[in-house]
Amino acid sequence: MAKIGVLGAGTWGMALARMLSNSGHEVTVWSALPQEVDELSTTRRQKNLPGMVIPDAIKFTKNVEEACENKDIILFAVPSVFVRSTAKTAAPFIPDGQIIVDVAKGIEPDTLLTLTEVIADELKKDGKHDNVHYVALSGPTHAEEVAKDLPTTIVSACEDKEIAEKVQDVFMNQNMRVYTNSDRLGVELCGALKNIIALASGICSGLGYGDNMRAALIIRGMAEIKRLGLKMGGKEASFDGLAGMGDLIVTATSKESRNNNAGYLIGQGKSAEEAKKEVGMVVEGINAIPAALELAKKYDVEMPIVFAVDAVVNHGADARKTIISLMNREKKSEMVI
Ligand SMILES: NC(=O)c1ccc[n+]([C@@H]2O[C@H](COP(=O)([O-])OP(=O)(O)OC[C@H]3O[C@@H](n4cnc5c(N)ncnc54)[C@H](O)[C@@H]3O)[C@@H](O)[C@H]2O)c1
Ligand SMILES: O=P(O)(O)OC[C@H](O)CO
Repeated sequence: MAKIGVLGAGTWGMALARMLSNSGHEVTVWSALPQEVDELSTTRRQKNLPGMVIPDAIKFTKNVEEACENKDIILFAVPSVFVRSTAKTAAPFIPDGQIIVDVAKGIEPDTLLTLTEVIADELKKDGKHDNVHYVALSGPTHAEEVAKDLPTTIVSACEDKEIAEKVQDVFMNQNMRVYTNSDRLGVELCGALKNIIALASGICSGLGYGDNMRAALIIRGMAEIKRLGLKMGGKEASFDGLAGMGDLIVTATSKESRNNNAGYLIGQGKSAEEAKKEVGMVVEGINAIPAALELAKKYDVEMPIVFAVDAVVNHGADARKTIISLMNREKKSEMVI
């Protein structure tokens, strides 16, 4: 049995908290929102997972120290925009040597750091966190399915094999199969960038395009994720694996996907703001666009789908005309990465 502190009580944090508690682990959940702690601890329901009952064994707290002290694992499960502030709040209570697992997916726009790098960047500021272990836990994992104990796979990514395996052991159960991976950077890039391609997939559905277009976006979307990721030092196996192609497939095709659904609404003519509001949970693909554009420039790689999504989502470009111009770019060979 492990002691686990979960920081963040949104859809994914609570689906994982329930799963871990049902596996016999001792789980304490902290939220930055005091009202949310009151609501969850009394109703034992998460508003976006209405069918899921929160086990009585899960403890909720408004005190971040309680969620961080004496824990085998501290799980960061807040949306990407809150990862740095959460790390700052928790830092004084995180001991050196701690295992930190991040499940949020994104890239910080100002620093271009992945999210475990953001946590590390924040923790190292006090000079007391030189030996913290960082793990990215990522894959094709919609909370709505995990909350129903449907079979799911995920990747525990850490350059330290022993740490990746410790996390594998804690999260693995009969419904959750965990693979290890030593390429934390590649796994995190996949998780952040696939959300932008999923927006494109949703936009195309909203326009009335079909499965042919969706398949094209998945394959050519991964081509551009890989083009950037390999240049940044990610490993091919990650892009071809569960956290790469696996997660892109699920996000670009699932009705549960926040990104796919937001894209659909945008394709139907809603603004990005209207789409985010209607989805009611974080749409990380929209948050990831600025960093993806910067990285494409910095590493001098072509990312035509990402640029097309930016034009539609952030600059009011007509979605149909944008897709037509994507289709009518100069001719290419598939053999060139
Ligand atoms: N939902 C999924 O299926 C899923 C699966 C895998 C990964 N993820 C990733 O996990 C992350 C969280 O996703 P989610 O679906 O749980 O999002 P969500 O929109 O459900 O999360 C909202 C939660 O964020 C927290 N929060 C709100 N304001 C905050 C603040 N100021 N400071 C700190 N925390 C605050 C609260 O606990 C709130 O409930 C995202 O990066 C997402 O990409 C989600
Ligand atoms: O619902 P989405 O689009 O935010 O995707 C959630 C997860 O990343 C799926 O693995």
